[in-house]
Amino acid sequence: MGVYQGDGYGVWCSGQPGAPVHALLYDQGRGYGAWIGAGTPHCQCPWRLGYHHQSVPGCHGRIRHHAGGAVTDILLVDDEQALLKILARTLERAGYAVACAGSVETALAQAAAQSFDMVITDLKLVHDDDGLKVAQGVRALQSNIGVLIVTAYASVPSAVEAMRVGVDDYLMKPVETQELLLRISSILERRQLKREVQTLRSRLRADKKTAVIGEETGLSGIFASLDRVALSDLPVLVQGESGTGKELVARAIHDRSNRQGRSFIAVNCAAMSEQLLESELFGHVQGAFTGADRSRRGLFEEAHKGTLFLDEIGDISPGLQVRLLRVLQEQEIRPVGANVGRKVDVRIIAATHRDLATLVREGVFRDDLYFRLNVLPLTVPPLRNRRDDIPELTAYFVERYCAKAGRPVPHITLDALRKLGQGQWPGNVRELRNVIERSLTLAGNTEVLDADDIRLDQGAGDSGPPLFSQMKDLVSLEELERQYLAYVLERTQGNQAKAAEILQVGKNTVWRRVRDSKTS
Ligand SMILES: Nc1ncnc2c1ncn2[C@@H]1O[C@H](COP(=O)(O)OP(=O)(O)OP(=O)(O)O)[C@@H](O)[C@H]1O
Repeated sequence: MGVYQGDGYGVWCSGQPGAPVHALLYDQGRGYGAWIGAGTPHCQCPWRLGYHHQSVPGCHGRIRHHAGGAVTDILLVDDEQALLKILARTLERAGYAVACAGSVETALAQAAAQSFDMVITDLKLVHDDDGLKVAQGVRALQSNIGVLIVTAYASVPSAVEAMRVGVDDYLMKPVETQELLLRISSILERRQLKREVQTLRSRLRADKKTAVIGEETGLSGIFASLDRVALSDLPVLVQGESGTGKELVARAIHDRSNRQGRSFIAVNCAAMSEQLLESELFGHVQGAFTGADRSRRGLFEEAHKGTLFLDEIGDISPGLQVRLLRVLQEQEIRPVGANVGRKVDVRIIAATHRDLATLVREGVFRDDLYFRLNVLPLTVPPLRNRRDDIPELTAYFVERYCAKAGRPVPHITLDALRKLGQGQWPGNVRELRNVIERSLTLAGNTEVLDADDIRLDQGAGDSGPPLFSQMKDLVSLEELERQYLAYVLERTQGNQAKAAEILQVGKNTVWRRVRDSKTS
């Protein structure tokens, strides 16, 4: 008896290598299984060399036996059972592992439960354009999947529509075997190249430490002009709602500029008092004010030859606005208490979630500083206006979280993505990241992240536990800890070991807190 695991399926086999077997196909993600009878033709034990696979009628999965190497998985969708069988056999003989589906729903359920390299679908199932629905659905689930549409109708939908839903190629019925195999291998080859490009790109991104998701989609408007912006040395003003990624865009500009390799220093202008911010930015000389017992270099000097990112620029005081204007005009700073200025070569990227033009009209922000800063304006759109980025951002945050936590990356279902895609995201990408991290924490070591596991903030349309923004009364940290521990214990059915794992504290700590809360 042995176990073979792959793609979330486990196959229990009995018998000797090479001999016909009893097998139990068990889908770990969904927690169901089906017995496959003894002596099923072609079904051999996994330790035998070579690939043997078989579609299992009536079961959302299939046995796949192999020893080493990668099998190419194809999902075949057609409502004509006879044709489905013939095509499946043809592809299996050519060495592909095939799973079959007879409807849009079954196809999407299969694609949600398992990853495929390619889907081949008939265009007309129940409705004329069902094939396009399959194409669109599987692409949403598995962005790298190849899509081939087979159709008996001359009325192929327009190429534009097909491109939109991500179809790679068309084939007219009757299907000719050689032609079919040729198209499949050319699609797979193209997909493989795309994957390699993506891998190289993400490696490059990782090297630069600035992964910006949506460069080619939701943020393409910004990124189209980013290289030009990066190569000039003029100030940049990045506007956009909180959490949209303004700092990330600023870093991307720095990374693409000639200053790359020099310091990128970010300062949140709203987080400090006027006096502190002034001394942080410009530095001070010894004795400049009470407590200044030593001279200190400011961030402008620290960022010499590099980039200074001034976040929340709309919040700086009128006095600091004047000083900043002078730096922009003269490229010179004067530390607090100093008599002479010092030359600095710093590129300024400023950002704000407020509408600076309105602040200028209201007389809160100096117009001369506004015009100096607003030479190269960029606006980062809110997440709700670029929902197409949500699946990729989700995958990125899931992978990042799991890599950090040393956990396997779960499969994200179409329903989960749909739920995320429907949120309003007032906190933008930061809120999405928090939701993903919270959902993964609460879901534990799961192989599948489904819609029920997605814990949206209440503002984003969920009925989950009240979060900070919904709290009527603010409570102490101790009280918050107590409530959260109680909530985690409730979710883990009182399992203290599991709760400790989620909270990343020792089991004794959980035990002690539970004991203390009972006695207090
Ligand atoms: N396009 C993106 N790709 C990957 N991560 C992103 C993207 N946009 C934002 N993030 C992540 O979301 C979080 C918030 O982004 P960031 O701090 O850049 O937003 P911001 O607009 O500067 O926010 P604030 O106005 O509150 O300062 C960060 O963790 C950032 O890495």
